[in-house]
Amino acid sequence: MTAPLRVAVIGAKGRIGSEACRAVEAAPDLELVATPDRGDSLETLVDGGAQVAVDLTHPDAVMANLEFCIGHGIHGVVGTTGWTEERLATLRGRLAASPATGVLIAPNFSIGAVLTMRFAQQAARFFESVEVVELHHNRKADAPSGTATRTAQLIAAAREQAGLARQQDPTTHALDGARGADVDGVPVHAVRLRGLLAHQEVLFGDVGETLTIRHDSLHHSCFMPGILLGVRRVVDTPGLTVGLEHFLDLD
Ligand SMILES: NC(=O)C1=CN([C@@H]2O[C@H](COP(=O)(O)OP(=O)(O)OC[C@H]3O[C@@H](n4cnc5c(N)ncnc54)[C@H](OP(=O)(O)O)[C@@H]3O)[C@@H](O)[C@H]2O)C=CC1
Ligand SMILES: O=C(O)C1=N[C@H](C(=O)O)C[C@H](O)C1
Repeated sequence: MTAPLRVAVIGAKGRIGSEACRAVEAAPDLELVATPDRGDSLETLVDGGAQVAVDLTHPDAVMANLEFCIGHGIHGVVGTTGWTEERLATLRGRLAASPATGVLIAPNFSIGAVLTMRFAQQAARFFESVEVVELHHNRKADAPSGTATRTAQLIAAAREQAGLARQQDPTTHALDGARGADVDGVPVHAVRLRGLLAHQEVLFGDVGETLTIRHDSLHHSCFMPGILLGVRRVVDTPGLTVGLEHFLDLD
């Protein structure tokens, strides 16, 4: 019988981290060996012989956590947000020095959100106008969400690939922020509301019609199958992978 894969969850006391600990513990092929949270030493990963670390912490913490993991040859499955091109380049540089190590960064682990991004990419070239609205609980650290940023980037890339010009915005009078954040030419609006969890609408418009793609995460459990898939696959996927879709057969 194959030995269980030894997994650590960093940010284990958090909203998603605590759920991820339960999911790892419930999986017969995985063993939860370390559960550090803020202030705890990451040496517990080494002591526990962790092979994979799931990071569900904070944009301010994730780079140092990954630096530690990659330095110790521990694969990473990252749900934490805050990724920029600069950060990704730094990470690629770190991974180049540890070529057997894999890191998956998944802006969203839920299948519905992954499909939303895919459908938005497909629709992008058929509509003149597009805007993204993301809605989250009021404890969320960052805005816009990692998912909304990634969605807008994918839409912009699909439009560019189809030879479409950036959409025009004739607004000349607006309060700061009224038109949202500009992500590669796509306006992204962020709502923070007690009672919500994680939701997103992608709105497309053209002559006489609109198309809305909406996804709702109703419970943290929706992220768990994606996290576990990432844990099982990352050990055989050296280098940097961005997006859970690379571990799913969507075509
Ligand atoms: N990709 C995806 O599908 C998903 C991604 N996320 C992302 O995951 C991240 C966490 O979200 P959420 O669980 O809601 O946030 P929480 O604030 O509930 O949890 C984060 C946890 O990490 C702890 N923490 C902070 N810094 C460190 C550190 N250096 N080392 C270890 N632990 C640390 C926090 O401690 P303290 O409270 O003391 O700060 C807290 O317990 C966010 O970036 C969020 O956007 C969330 C859901 C799904
Ligand atoms: O903080 C959250 O809750 C979530 N964060 C991720 C993001 O920023 O996209 C994923 C999901 O939206 C939940």
